[in-house]
Amino acid sequence: MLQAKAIWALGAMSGTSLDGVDAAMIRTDGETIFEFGPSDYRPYTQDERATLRAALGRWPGDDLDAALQVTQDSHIALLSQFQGAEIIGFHGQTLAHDPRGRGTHQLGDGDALAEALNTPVVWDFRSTDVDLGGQGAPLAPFYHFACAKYIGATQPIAFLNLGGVGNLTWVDPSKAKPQDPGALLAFDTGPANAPLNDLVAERLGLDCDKDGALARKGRVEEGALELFLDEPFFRKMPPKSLDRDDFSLMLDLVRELSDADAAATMTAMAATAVMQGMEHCPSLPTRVLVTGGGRKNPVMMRMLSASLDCPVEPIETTGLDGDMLEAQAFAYLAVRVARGLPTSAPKTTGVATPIGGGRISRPT
Ligand SMILES: Nc1ncnc2c1ncn2[C@@H]1O[C@H](COP(=O)(O)OP(=O)(O)OP(=O)(O)O)[C@@H](O)[C@H]1O
Ligand SMILES: CC(=O)N[C@H]1[C@@H]2OC[C@@H](O2)[C@@H](O)[C@@H]1O[C@H](C)C(=O)O
Repeated sequence: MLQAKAIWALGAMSGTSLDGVDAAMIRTDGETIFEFGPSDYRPYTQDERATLRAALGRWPGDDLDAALQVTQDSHIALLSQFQGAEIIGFHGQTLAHDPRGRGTHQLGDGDALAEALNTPVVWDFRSTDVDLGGQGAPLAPFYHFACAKYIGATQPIAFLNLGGVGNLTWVDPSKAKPQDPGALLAFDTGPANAPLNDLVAERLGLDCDKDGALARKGRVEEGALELFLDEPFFRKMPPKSLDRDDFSLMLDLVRELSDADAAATMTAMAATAVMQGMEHCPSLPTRVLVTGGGRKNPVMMRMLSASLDCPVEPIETTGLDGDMLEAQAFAYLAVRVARGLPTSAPKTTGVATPIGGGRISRPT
């Protein structure tokens, strides 16, 4: 086990929206954030994205050679640009997530990455939690707790990640540790950008509804929104987590609508899912700090502000970096794993007691 000293850790995250790989360094002892280091992003090429997309829904044992090659090559290309990391947190590419069924599958080979980068690599962060009865997601909440302390919050606040899928973490920063009862409540809120990306890709050949340009011209179809909110997922108490394509029904609900109305309705679905989720929080947070690509969509942010009873802000208002928070989270979690500290708890993933997941691969 590592001494409880602060070290430089490098984290890498390739999220469900399949846009590329984020990497960021932080100096931490796995409890306190001491310093932020450099960060970088490597978008997937069109071919890489197509290869990964074709692998979605697949499990270990399937033929995944091409997708694994993309994952390894893209991470090595990006991570080899960084210097001075004592440990790497490697999330891998989520291909499938079915925690109460077949498990959870993050594609990637930590042994090979440790050899290629000559640095210890922590990976496979989610499997142990699932094996012990948890959802295996979300895992960023323990890092959100450290962020709340870092920005000096004293009252409950919420972190909302709007990636391919949305996830919300309610934090009480007056608690000492993230695993303390009452410190955290976290869960996936619903779909965020993934179905909207799929809509504009299918209809217009675009990567995303940039700046909400399409949704801004459309009208929300209330009937479709109501049908969407009938989904049992929204009534389910946390913990709960989602796979990227669990809500592919959304595309059917907007099939008859114009491009602009469909985009507006899907954007409203993502925002309303968050509003539903807020009802599970132990108290109204004093502010909601938004991370992930969705915070760059002004229509989504406006709809969120209109539906929540507290201020909604991009996380940059606190000085944190909303593009890199997840990469930082896996750097932070890597140090926790190395120190034998827990990375999830009953109120984050539903696991029975706080536990640490992750495997460590060391270069030979
Ligand atoms: N300017 C923008 N306007 C609208 N949407 C945007 C903009 N910039 C990014 N996005 C959306 O954000 C997505 C990327 O978000 P992010 O990188 O947070 O997702 P991710 O990390 O892949 O997902 P997850 O958190 O679910 O794993 C893009 O695919 C796009 O849909
Ligand atoms: C299985 C999986 O990869 N889930 C992701 C996904 O993307 C957002 C949401 O769904 C969240 O549950 C999780 O990622 C973040 C980083 C987390 O674990 O906190």
